[in-house]
Amino acid sequence: MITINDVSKVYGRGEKAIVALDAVNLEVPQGEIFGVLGESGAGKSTLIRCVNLLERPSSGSIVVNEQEITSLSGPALRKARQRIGMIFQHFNLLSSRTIAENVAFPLEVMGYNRAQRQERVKELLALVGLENRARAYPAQLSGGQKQRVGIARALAGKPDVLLSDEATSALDPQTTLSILELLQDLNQRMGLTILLITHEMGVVKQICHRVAILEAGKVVEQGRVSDLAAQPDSRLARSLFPRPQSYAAQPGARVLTISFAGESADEPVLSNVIRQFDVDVNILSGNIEKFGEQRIGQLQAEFVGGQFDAALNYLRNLGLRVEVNE
Ligand SMILES: Nc1ncnc2c1ncn2[C@@H]1O[C@H](COP(=O)(O)OP(=O)(O)OP(=O)(O)O)[C@@H](O)[C@H]1O
Repeated sequence: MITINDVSKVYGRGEKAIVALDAVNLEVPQGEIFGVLGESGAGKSTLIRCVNLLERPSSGSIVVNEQEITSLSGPALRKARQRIGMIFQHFNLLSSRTIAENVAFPLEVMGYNRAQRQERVKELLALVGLENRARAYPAQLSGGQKQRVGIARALAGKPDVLLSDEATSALDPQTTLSILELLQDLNQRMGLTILLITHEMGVVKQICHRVAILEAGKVVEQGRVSDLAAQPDSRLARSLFPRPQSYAAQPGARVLTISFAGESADEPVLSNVIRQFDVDVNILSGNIEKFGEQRIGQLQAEFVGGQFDAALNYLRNLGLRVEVNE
């Protein structure tokens, strides 16, 4: 579990001061994958680097697994960092070392002897599916394989928490998917808590249980991904389900935004409306996304004629969120 309490970070002083983080509060539950989503310059890197104190917050505190990281320094901080793994966008591998030697590096620092290192490296490379590449050098690997080495190295000290700094941003979509699947697998099998930062909604959709949206150093929204997706006006839903730019409704017609979550996404709702209330329905846009086992969708439709109020009641009584666009 990671708790970020009222953390601010200011770079520089006086007129040139830049507020990179502004009173950020986040709680990452044990065993969950938590995404911090934001555009370039929002403060994502600064935030994740504060969690292992690569960057020291200007104020506030950070607790990782019941230990207040922000109160540590020197050997105590180095020891605490061994329980916090980190992976990077550009992998940060040592080019003059083999894959096995890269993964062994943190183990050397932790004082494992040669035999212990060999055994642990073997386990770690098997965990990320690279047992056959131990003697290769980073330059001989694909981007996805390099990130697998990065993950193996990050897990060397058996961390409880993995920090991921845009780990898939340099990878093509197919490789991104395989790395996300590996992270999800590690989360499920080992109960690894993962805090990741990304500018890609796809990453959040694919593996995150929770998300926080960061804008200009402030958290502007956070919650369970499926809950936010089901709230039509959340920032997450608005970017997942873009609405048509503008649409001039026909005279007498009303434009509705209907949000589906869970089972109602499977019901023939619109055909029921058309049949029961004699309404003509023109679909303007629609999309259904899958979050784990749950399907969440949003639809914009124009309702023309018939018993509009009764149709609206019917939809709302089904538990659907319906907004009538003005
Ligand atoms: N070491 C530094 N010194 C001064 N300003 C910095 C430093 N690091 C980051 N900043 C500034 O802090 C703000 C947040 O930067 P940060 O790198 O955390 O954002 P980000 O969301 O990770 O962006 P990106 O995705 O482009 O890396 C930016 O205005 C940036 O210019």
